[in-house]
Amino acid sequence: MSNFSNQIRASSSLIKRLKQRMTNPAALMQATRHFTTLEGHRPTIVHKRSLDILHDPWFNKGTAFSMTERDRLDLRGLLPPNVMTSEQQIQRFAADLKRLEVQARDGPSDPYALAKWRILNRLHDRNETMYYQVLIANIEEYAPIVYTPTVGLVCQNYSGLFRRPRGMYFSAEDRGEMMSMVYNWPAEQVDMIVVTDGSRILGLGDLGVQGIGIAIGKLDLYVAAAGINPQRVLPVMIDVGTNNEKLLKDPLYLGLQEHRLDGDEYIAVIDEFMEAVFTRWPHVIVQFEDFQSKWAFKLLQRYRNTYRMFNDDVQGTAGVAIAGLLGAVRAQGRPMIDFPKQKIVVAGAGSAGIGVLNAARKTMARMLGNNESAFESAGRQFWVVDAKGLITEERENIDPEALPFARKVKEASRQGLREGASLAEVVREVKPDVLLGLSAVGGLFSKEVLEALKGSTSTRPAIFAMSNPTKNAECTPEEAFSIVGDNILFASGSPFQDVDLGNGHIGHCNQGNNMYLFPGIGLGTLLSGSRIISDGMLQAAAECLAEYMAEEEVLNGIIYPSTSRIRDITKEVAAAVVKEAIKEDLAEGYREMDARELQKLSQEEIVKYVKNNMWSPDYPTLVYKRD
Ligand SMILES: NC(=O)C1=CN([C@@H]2O[C@H](COP(=O)(O)OP(=O)(O)OC[C@H]3O[C@@H](n4cnc5c(N)ncnc54)[C@H](O)[C@@H]3O)[C@@H](O)[C@H]2O)C=CC1
Ligand SMILES: CC(=O)C(=O)O
Ligand SMILES: [Mg+2]
Repeated sequence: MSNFSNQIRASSSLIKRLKQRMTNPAALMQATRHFTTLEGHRPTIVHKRSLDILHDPWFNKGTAFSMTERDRLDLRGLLPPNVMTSEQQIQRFAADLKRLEVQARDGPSDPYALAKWRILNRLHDRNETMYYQVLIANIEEYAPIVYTPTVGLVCQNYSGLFRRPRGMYFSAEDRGEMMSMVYNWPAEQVDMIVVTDGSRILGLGDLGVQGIGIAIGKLDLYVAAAGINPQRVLPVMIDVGTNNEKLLKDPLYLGLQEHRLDGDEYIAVIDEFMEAVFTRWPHVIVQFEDFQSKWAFKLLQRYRNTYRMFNDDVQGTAGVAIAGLLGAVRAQGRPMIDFPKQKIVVAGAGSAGIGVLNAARKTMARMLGNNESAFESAGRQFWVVDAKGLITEERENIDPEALPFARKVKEASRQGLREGASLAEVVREVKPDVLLGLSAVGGLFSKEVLEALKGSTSTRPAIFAMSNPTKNAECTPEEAFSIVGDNILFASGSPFQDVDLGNGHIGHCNQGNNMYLFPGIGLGTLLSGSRIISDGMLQAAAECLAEYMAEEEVLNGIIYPSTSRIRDITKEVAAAVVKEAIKEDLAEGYREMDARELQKLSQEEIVKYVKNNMWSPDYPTLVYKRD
């Protein structure tokens, strides 16, 4: 550990020295121009192509490679699409350096989060093994840096932070080229792709090409938590433009500066990407991440029966929420089978909210007998509030995904509610057991809403403020415990500190985040060799997480494991996914473990099989061999 601390200290002093040299960006620009005039006419012969050039500090020009050079050197797709001048590159660096000095803050809890991210990122660029050693050994401290909340800040400032490219970029301009571009990626085997189109990054909206940061952050967790080999992960950004007006006007923006493609044109790009990656890597698993709701559901339906893919925001979040909701029932001292009696108010009807609602309704229906009337009656346990208030059947132009959860007008009026009723009114009238937020609106659970929740009929009301990053959380744990009372259950999407309740007791703050499921879903699918990711496999993952917590922990208000246990929970989740795939006869095997061998494994052997296939960051012995 002390070795790592020393290396990190050395990295910070290097940054200080660099900052001193960079205090005069104008002089640096001058120096660059001088170099160009003297050397500009003579070509430099290189004996490398593709990533080898980008990773060589002598030859690398980063975003300044022209399109012809990108084609000539097999770089197409390995860089964000906008070509920059060297002056623009220096401007980005200088602007970013200034920002680091005055603005590297993501809330009072950690004023240096962005600075820590930079240091970790440089380590990642220099030495993958050591990076993952540091990350795994300090996952509680660094998950909030490489993942939510800091990854949100990183995406917002990506233009300034961009140094070495990581992952692949497929842009609208690459239509017709993707099938060959995919061969520009150097790895022969890719197990896991996380892809985004940057249209809804956490709760921060459309960040265009800058959204690649989220794919990188999620894959960091795939390596750290699930032990996927880092040489076999691929973060992908599909740049179909952006509707973020600020980015469209920003001369330093790295993505395509045009409005987003829509309709069939959009689908054609995603289709082409899917075909290309599955042609080169037929066994890859593709995780869709942070696509706006409009496309999240459609693409999931389009691909889920053909490709090994899932949508983390719709399906991963649903599983984590189900585990938490079942934990909330147990925390009331009741058996899980009482879940269908819970009254649940959900704020937010986007990809995440609707994903949770569908899964929670199905889980209730299963507990009630798994027939049509069970499904109908389960639907009455939910009240859904979006930006326009309570959703009833009276809602004009209702989103088809939300329609099954629209309250009947008569029923609503019997409860003193109407179409568009405010969240506070709904909470006051319904007196719910659970208030769950996936709205992306920071502070939505206002004092008025939390005061209303004091009327809950539950012995232990549960508050899930699941929106990310931190500033988008619907409320803080301090607000929840101080207004609603010490006896509540609290979970948030981004990490918060536990609350000192001042009477010798601690108000526990759980992190309710899909990070507890997606790594296990991916790993389990990989090791089972299942061709698709079935509902049953997702359900098995959720149930495994729900059952992971001991009775005593749950009664103490701890319904999700601490991040320090993420590697262990991921192993268990992956084993549950493998087991379900075998049960459903979907498992086709992985490497030397064929389908028949898999079927013979006991529960214990499945866990061992998963564990043995998790990569750990240890330096291998290297041997040189001539080509
Ligand atoms: N904790 C976790 O694991 C996860 C958290 N999330 C978070 O959930 C949030 C939402 O994600 P999506 O559903 O994909 O976004 P979205 O943009 O598709 O949906 C947002 C929903 O919130 C509603 N909304 C907006 N203002 C509201 C208000 N004042 N009151 C009530 N509802 C309001 C909108 O009408 C919409 O239905 C994001 O912050 C995201 O970071 C998403 C996935 C996983
Ligand atoms: C956690 C996550 O996937 C999100 O906030 O979008
Ligand atoms: Mg997400």
